[in-house]
Amino acid sequence: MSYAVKEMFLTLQGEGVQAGRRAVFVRFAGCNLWSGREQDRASAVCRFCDTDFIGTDGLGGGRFADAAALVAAVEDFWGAGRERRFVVLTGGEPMLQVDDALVDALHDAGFFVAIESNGTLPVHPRIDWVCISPKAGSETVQRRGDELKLVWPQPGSDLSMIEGWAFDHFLLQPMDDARGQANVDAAMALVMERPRWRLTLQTHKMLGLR
Ligand SMILES: C[S@@+](CC[C@H](N)C(=O)[O-])C[C@H]1O[C@@H](n2cnc3c(N)ncnc32)[C@H](O)[C@@H]1O
Ligand SMILES: Nc1nc2[nH]cc(C(=O)O)c2c(=O)[nH]1
Ligand code: SF4
Ligand SMILES: [Mg+2]
Repeated sequence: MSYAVKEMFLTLQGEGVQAGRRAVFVRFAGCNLWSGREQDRASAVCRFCDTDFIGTDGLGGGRFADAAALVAAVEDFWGAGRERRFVVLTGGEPMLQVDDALVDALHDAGFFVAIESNGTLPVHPRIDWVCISPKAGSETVQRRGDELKLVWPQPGSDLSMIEGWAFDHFLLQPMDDARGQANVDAAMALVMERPRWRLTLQTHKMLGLR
């Protein structure tokens, strides 16, 4: 299968339990919860997205003919050295494109493979680190994984139901929108009320990283 990738870059993982790790990000094009066009945002299932995932025109993006070609590009971004190779598959919605061939080829190249997914599609079973970020108004079918990262506030989220799912970590990420600090305050207040949850911040935005 070929893969449509919006952009690829070497950075630090900015979010969640793996924050601070050197990582190659692969941002797949396309999502099943929003077209990515501003004129469709108000009518989309997911309306707060902070990411441009349309097309393949970003830095390091393109159409990759097969898994070998995509993994070769990931290896180029990582550079020399095989220690602690870490790749994050994101998007858009990566599970629209991630398949056996890609996961196996990344493993063969020595990568620990993480994914950022909205959870509306089953995540590939051999991925090493599963981060699910449920969206109110969609059905989350992937109810187990390493971390659950809920963007907050998100009216319509059923916290008690989510707390019953099989994740090792439950994280609240303040929504990045015009409300700014009010969303951080709301997330902190919820953590104080429900200690199962912990706060995660988008540190790459503070640091000026991609
Ligand atoms: C752009 S999404 C791509 C992966 C996947 N489609 C998903 O939603 O999980 C990457 C992460 O950014 C989060 N995110 C998107 N927009 C955000 C915003 N405005 N503020 C905070 N987090 C946001 C998502 O919830 C997800 O955890
Ligand atoms: N540095 C950095 N960390 C991230 N963690 C999750 C991201 C994403 O967009 O999926 C992201 C991103 O876009 N950049
Ligand atoms: S599901 Fe993820 S990529 Fe899709 S619109 Fe929402 S935040 Fe953006
Ligand atoms: Mg991002």
